[in-house]
Amino acid sequence: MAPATPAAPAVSLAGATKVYGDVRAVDGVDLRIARGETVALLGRNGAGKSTAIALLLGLCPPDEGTVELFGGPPEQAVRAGRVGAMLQDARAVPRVTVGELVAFVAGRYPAPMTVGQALELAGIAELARRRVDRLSGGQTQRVRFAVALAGNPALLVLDEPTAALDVEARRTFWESMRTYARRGSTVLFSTHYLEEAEAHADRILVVDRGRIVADGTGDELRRAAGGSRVSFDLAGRPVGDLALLPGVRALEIRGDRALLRTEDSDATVVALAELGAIRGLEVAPASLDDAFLALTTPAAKTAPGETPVETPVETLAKTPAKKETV
Ligand SMILES: Nc1ncnc2c1ncn2[C@@H]1O[C@H](COP(=O)(O)OP(=O)(O)OP(=O)(O)O)[C@@H](O)[C@H]1O
Repeated sequence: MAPATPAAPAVSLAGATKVYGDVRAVDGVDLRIARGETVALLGRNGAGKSTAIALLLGLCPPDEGTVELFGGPPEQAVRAGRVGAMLQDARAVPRVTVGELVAFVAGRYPAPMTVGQALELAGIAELARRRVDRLSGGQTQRVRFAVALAGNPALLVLDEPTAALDVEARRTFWESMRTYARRGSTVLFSTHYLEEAEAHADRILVVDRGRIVADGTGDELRRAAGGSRVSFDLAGRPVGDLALLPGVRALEIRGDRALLRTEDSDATVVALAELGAIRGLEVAPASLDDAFLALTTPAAKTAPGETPVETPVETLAKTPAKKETV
């Protein structure tokens, strides 16, 4: 008997590149997302998240490289009804009701959900008879989620899905998304919110200037970006050599307090003790914010008061976050 061929990944990009004039919006991205994974694309404004999503939905062709969904061209997967998407710039269709819109979209898929199921899952059952052009921003966002779900797709792609939602609507949205993901679907969502990426994705891809600069869980990103923060009172001590202490990746001075981002807090603390610089010493785990800033702040744009010790992005590229022990 021939060995079973492993199923192609849900998403596969190899050297995918999209260039707009001087901007490499997506720059040689290699990426595989297995079926059933929930993955967050995290990045600042203009990092390339929406362009990467457009490439993988087949909305624009890559200038270089390849993009595949379920082992074939994106257009094929989209035509076969395997993909549902919620994009940023979708406009409301005038005059139709929410129920009509979701029924229309569902009708174009081979094995859709019922309209009731899609509305229920998106938390908007009560909006079925409302006109889509007369809804609030948050309601419209949830209608778009229902539209993305309507075809019962194997891959759900959500571009900043919680952008217009208040705290309560956000919570409901993520519950719905998790319920859907638990059915075995693959979910890819983009976000600016670190805490959302960590709370709701199995894996976070940090995107910066068109590249994936980190790939792992929140803990893995924290470790990869420099595991701890060590701070102490300078008490008039000169700053000069602190950035060169063992383990230190970045130094920030706030008033009379020095904050060191370090990948080896033990070695840093021992070195500080040898210098007698231990007044008010505190050691804390790096936050995901620290990691994100370390991963995405180019050296030329370092925050005021912060001295980069090396380019964290390069360090990460050499050390795949996924292989680290957490
Ligand atoms: N159609 C286009 N024409 C020219 N430049 C573009 C186009 N689309 C995107 N860009 C540029 O490509 C880069 C990546 O943009 P993209 O919209 O993919 O980023 P993003 O991470 O989704 O940002 P945001 O979080 O603000 O939505 C930006 O510099 C943007 O200005």
